[in-house]
Amino acid sequence: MISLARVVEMRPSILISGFLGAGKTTLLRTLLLALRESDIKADVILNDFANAEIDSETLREDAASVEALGASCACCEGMEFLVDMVTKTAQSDNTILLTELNGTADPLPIVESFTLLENKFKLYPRWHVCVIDARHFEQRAYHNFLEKDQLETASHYIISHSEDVSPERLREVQDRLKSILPAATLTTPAKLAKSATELALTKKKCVLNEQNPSPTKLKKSPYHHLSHQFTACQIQILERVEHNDILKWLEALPEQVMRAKALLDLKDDTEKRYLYERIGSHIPKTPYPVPIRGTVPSSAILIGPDLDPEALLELTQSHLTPDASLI
Ligand SMILES: Nc1nc2c(ncn2[C@@H]2O[C@H](COP(=O)(O)OP(=O)(O)OP(=O)(O)O)[C@@H](O)[C@H]2O)c(=O)[nH]1
Repeated sequence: MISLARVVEMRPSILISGFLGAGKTTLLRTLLLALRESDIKADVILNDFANAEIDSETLREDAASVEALGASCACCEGMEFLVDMVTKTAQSDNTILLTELNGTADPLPIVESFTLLENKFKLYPRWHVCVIDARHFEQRAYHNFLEKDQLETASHYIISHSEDVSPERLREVQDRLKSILPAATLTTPAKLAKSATELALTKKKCVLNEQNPSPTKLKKSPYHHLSHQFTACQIQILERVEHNDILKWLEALPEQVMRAKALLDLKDDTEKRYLYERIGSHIPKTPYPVPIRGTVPSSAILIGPDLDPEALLELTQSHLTPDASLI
C-alpha cells in the first residue's frame, strides 16, 4: 500500500518519570508556573496510583487541563485510558502536554507507544525527563532495577535532593548517571522550565506518514514485573483532624509504606486543605497548602509492597479519627 506523507503542526510533550517521592510533582509544579508566566497553556496527565486525584487537586490552578489516570500501571491496564486521554488532549488548543508517571512505572512501553501513535497524538519533540533522588539512587535493593528502567529512555535527567548529600556522593551519582545515560542532558528544574517555555513558543512542523502502526508490539523490560509489586491503599478521612496527630500518624506507619500522601482538612484552619507526605521515612513538617474546591474528598493514599489495608485503617482510626474508612 502506498502511504501518503503530510506536514502537520506538532506540540511538544514532556514525560516525567522517577521513583516514588523523587520529586516529579515538584518538577511539574515548577514547569507549570514558568509556563503560566509566559501565558502558555499546558495539558497535564497524571498517572499516580489511585491518588492521581489528590495530586491533580494540587495542580489545577496552574494547568489548562488536568486528567487523572488512576491505574497503577499506565503501560498495562492503564494504556487504553492513556491513549484515550492523549488523543483527547490532541484536540485541544493548549500548547504543551506534560505527563507525570507514577513512581513505579516503567516508561519504555509508554515512550514506545507515543512514538508508534505519533500520527494520532501529534506530539513533537517528545522529551522524557527522569528525576533521580541523589539520596537513594542505586540504594533501593532489588528496586534498583526498576529505578534503572525509569532512566533508560530519558532524554533529560534531574538530580533532586542534591543539597541533602555530601559532595562525594553527588559526584558518585553524577558519574554513574553519565555512564548510564551518555546521550541524555543533565538539567535542573529552572533550566528545564526555560527550555520547555522556549519549546512551547516554537511551533514545530513535522512530516508524518499516514500509516498508523498498531501499538500492540510494545516492549517491556525484564524487570517490568517489579512495577506491579506495589499496592496502593486508599483511606477516606472526612473529619477535620489536628496537625500534630497527622505527623504522629505518619511516623507510626509501618516501614513497608514507601510513600504516603494525605489531602486533609485541619481542625484549626478552614481556609485551605493541606497535603501531608511521607517519603520513605522522611516526613516534611510543613504541609503543602491546597485551595478548597470540594471536588476530591479528604483522603490518604499509602503505597508500598504487600500492604495490609485493614491494619493501616486501624492505625489511621486510632491516630486520626474512628470514622476513617477504606475506599
Ligand atoms: N529538599 C528537597 N526536597 C524536594 C526536592 N524535590 C522534591 N522535594 C520534596 O520531596 C517531597 C516529594 O516530592 P514530590 O514532587 O511529591 O515527589 P513525587 O516524585 O511526585 O512523588 P510520587 O508521585 O509519590 O512518586 C515533597 O515534599 C517535595 O517538596 C529537592 O530537590 N530537594
